[in-house]
Amino acid sequence: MQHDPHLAECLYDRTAIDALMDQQATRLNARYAQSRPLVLCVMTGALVYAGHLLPRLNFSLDLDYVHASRYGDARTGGQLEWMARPRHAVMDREVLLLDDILDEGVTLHEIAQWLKAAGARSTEIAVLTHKQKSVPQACAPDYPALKTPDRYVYGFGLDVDGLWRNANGIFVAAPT
Ligand SMILES: O=P(O)(O)OC[C@H]1O[C@H](OP(=O)(O)OP(=O)(O)O)[C@H](O)[C@@H]1O
Ligand SMILES: Nc1nc2[nH]cnc2c(=O)[nH]1
Repeated sequence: MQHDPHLAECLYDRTAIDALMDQQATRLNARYAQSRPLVLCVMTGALVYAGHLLPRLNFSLDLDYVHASRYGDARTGGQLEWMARPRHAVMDREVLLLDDILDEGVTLHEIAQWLKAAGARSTEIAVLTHKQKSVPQACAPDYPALKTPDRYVYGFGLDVDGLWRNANGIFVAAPT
């Protein structure tokens, strides 16, 4: 798919994203002021979001990542495939998961289940955007920044057909 920032339907430009991420960071700074959570970036989509969120956080933290995917370059999800587990031990840790989008919630639910089984003391979820669905989702974010309608979106780390993670805003993908 081609991306033209002047023609694509933009849901959030950078000004809007920055303002909503500031609010999200305020909530996270209050929550984690007294702890040192293990922050896990869910690769690949969360890369841009995490890169912009982390400098807004003013508490002590350990940073690591997990790599798991169930969409690949497609627009519908399948089985979650794990490519990398965290290198840090999670036993007895407070874990904060960072991801770009919570859609059906399967990805974050399965990662949270794995963390629980691995002994994490708590797991909370912060996402750049939470997709609004008419059907139940497998889990809910504790800290959403944006809300998006039930349409395939891209930009700011989210891909469309494997491309345009670098688009500077959140856009609606044109139908295939
Ligand atoms: O709530 P769900 O329906 O499970 O979808 C959300 C997941 O989908 C995307 O990952 P994807 O599998 O596309 O991998 P990516 O991070 O490499 O883009 C996104 O980064 C979330 O992790
Ligand atoms: N890029 C992208 N990835 C997703 N994963 C789940 N939903 C979406 C979406 O709308 N866009």
